[in-house]
Amino acid sequence: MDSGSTRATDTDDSSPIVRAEGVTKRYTRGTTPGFFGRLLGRREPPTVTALEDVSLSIDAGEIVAISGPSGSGKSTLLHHLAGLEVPDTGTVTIRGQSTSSLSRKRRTRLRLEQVGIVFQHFHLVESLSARANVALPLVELGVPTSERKRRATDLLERVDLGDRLDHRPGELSGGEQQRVAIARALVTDPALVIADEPTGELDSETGQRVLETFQGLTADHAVVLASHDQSALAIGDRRIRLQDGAIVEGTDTAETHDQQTQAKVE
Ligand SMILES: Nc1ncnc2c1ncn2[C@@H]1O[C@H](COP(=O)(O)OP(=O)(O)OP(=O)(O)O)[C@@H](O)[C@H]1O
Repeated sequence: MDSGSTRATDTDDSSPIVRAEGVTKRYTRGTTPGFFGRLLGRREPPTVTALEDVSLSIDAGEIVAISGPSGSGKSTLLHHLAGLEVPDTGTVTIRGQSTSSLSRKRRTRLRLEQVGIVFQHFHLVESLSARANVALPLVELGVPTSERKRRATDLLERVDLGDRLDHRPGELSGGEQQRVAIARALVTDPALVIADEPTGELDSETGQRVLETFQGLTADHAVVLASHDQSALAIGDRRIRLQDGAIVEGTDTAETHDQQTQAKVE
């Protein structure tokens, strides 16, 4: 057995898939002056607060859509929920495991096992076929070749690309490339799917088709997507709006969401 595995089979299934509590993240713009720089009176570079005390809890089967103006912190929040970055203060727990408490190696493992990510710019490997691209996360998890091929083929068939298995990304349209990226995000059967502006590179008709594919495939997963595109945001069960790194609209916890839904029903 792999003692480094973070597979959370022993976690409570009723707990949220991902939870952010009081997450704050600041970035420094530019370089911090060294000793001589300070002697010469060079100033400390300005800091940007990308996230400010953000709390959010997402359950299995929920699609949460995040909107907000450019620079409001959407990508930063997604990176934290995916375990790509860790907060300065506050915590992010993925299936009960705090990302800040793990070594980089175990955090990578947690991400590989529990999170699938779809980026705006597809991020496919140009030299690999569609099937090899989809199978990549399974290589990193040590899944045997025949199983990798089977799962990648199955996923590509589910996104209607069963006849494009051996095509390289450059031989596929933008919509097809994004469907390959969606298949790759789902090949490990992750608990959480993160999508950052998934239709940003696509025309509206292609984007709509990609969204339908995405929605059909992610029904059993917790999904967080960020977008400027209203049709992408419309697939959310719950909407959250960020402004200057803080949640200004929408529910910040699943419980509040439940209470609001309850209130609407009453
Ligand atoms: N690595 C970084 N170093 C310095 N500043 C950063 C870094 N990443 C993000 N920021 C800053 O943090 C703030 C939030 O950025 P973020 O990319 O999360 O916004 P966004 O809402 O996703 O924007 P967009 O809609 O344009 O993609 C911005 O002011 C940005 O310049």
